Amino acid sequence: SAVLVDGVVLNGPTTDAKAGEKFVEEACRLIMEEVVLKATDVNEKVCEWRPPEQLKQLLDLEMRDSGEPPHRLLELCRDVIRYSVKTNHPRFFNQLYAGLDYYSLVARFMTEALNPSVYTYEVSPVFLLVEEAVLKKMIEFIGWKEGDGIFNPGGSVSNMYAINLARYKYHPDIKEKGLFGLPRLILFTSAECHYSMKKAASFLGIGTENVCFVETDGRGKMIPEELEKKVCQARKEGAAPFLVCATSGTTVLGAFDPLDEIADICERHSLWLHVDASWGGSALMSRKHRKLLHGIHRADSVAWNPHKMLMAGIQCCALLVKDNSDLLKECYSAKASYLFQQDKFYDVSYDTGDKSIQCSRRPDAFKFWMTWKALGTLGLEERVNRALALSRYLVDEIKKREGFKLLMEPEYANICFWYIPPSLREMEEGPEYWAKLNLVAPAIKERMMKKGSLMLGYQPHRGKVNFFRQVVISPQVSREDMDFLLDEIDLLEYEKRATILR
Ligand SMILES: O=C(O)c1cc(=O)cc(C(=O)O)o1
Repeated sequence: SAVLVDGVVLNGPTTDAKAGEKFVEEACRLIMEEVVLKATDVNEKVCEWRPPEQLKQLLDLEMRDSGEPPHRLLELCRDVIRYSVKTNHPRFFNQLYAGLDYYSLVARFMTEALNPSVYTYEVSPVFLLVEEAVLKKMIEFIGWKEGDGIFNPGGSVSNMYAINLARYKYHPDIKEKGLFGLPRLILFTSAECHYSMKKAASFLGIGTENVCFVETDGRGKMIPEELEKKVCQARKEGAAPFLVCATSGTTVLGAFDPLDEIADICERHSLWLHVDASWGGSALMSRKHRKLLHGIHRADSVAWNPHKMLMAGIQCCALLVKDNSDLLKECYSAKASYLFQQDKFYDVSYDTGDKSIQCSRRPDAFKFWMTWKALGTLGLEERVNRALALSRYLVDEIKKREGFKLLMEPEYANICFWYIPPSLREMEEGPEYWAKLNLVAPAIKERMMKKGSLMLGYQPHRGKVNFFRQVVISPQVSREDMDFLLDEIDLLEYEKRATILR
């Protein structure tokens, strides 16, 4: 007989598992056919551009009182795929991540299906051990004998963790007493640093005015002598320097700060050295290129995002902390009795979730672990070497081509260049020239998006007008794609001129 409480029938499950299982099976087939099997086909479009107002009409976004039948849901899934940017595509060069890693994708399917939350061993035994193993291996590549770390949702969050840890180390009372009585803390970073330095300063109550941006040289590298000057000046003004954030692989130029010289200054002034290697950390996997991060073993903390050059799925970001003084746990643990019971039947030191600022947390390390298991260290090294070799090839091709002008000789996978259309090539490089050149990249970007043939980032940067930033990552990218990139930009310009003349 039916059991009712408050008019609700409680007998049996509420959902028909059979229908749900069938929907999952059909949706997975759709993902396989429309995403995975098309991912590396350069004849597919990188994007099916629609302006927001039009896309709102095309997508049936409204949530209604009654649910949709499975066949309708599958149509919605098809539309979602159709109008989503194909970041796996070999000609998706828009960001510091790209491409499809099949092994990481399987890991992501698995964690979505298993849906663990990585706070305690009892809920996530496998994924906690995987995270511990991956962190240990990454620490080995940084060159520390021991250390700690945690995966978190973004390189920006890693930087915030590091800054807060440094402040806690400087003044442990802050955990209980808050910001009262603290001197004016100052942190130092380069003028090319990631914008999360500002975010961290505002989020942590340090204040963006207390972020001191140190000048960089012509290749975007922090100038140590300038850092020394700024630290001494801050002390003279009665402020309290506590951290330097060096960058290994800056976002736009791909520049690597001189870590050894910066570490000397940090030692001399007892400052915490954090290295934001979110983008450049992956070069540590390559014996040929790891010298870009020479001196990184002297850092107190490192941010390193395998979701960038190493293609673990977004997000896969590690914060690594030198030595094993349990600083992370001391700084962040809040010992929730309903998660971190101390009388469990197993060794609770495996309940590592309490060193996170999060409660529920995704098993992000697993995406990287699966790729590492599949490729091995040597395979990952080869992936980095190939990306940098392709970058080298593109730089050489740009130097041969009329109308393409490098901003600087890159040291990593960021190739920054202007495209100078025929109409500007004879013009003298005065204010009018730069004003006109500033309009070129946005116009070409619009055309490539509408054509769906390519996605390439552009930006103005520290007084330089809009220029393209090519980023080479994916092993599915070929030399032909590099040639295509240059040919397509020329063609898009030509097509624009042709439409205007028509
Ligand atoms: O994780 C990324 O892919 C990423 C992070 C950034 O801050 C900036 C960029 C970027 O400029 O492409 O990418």
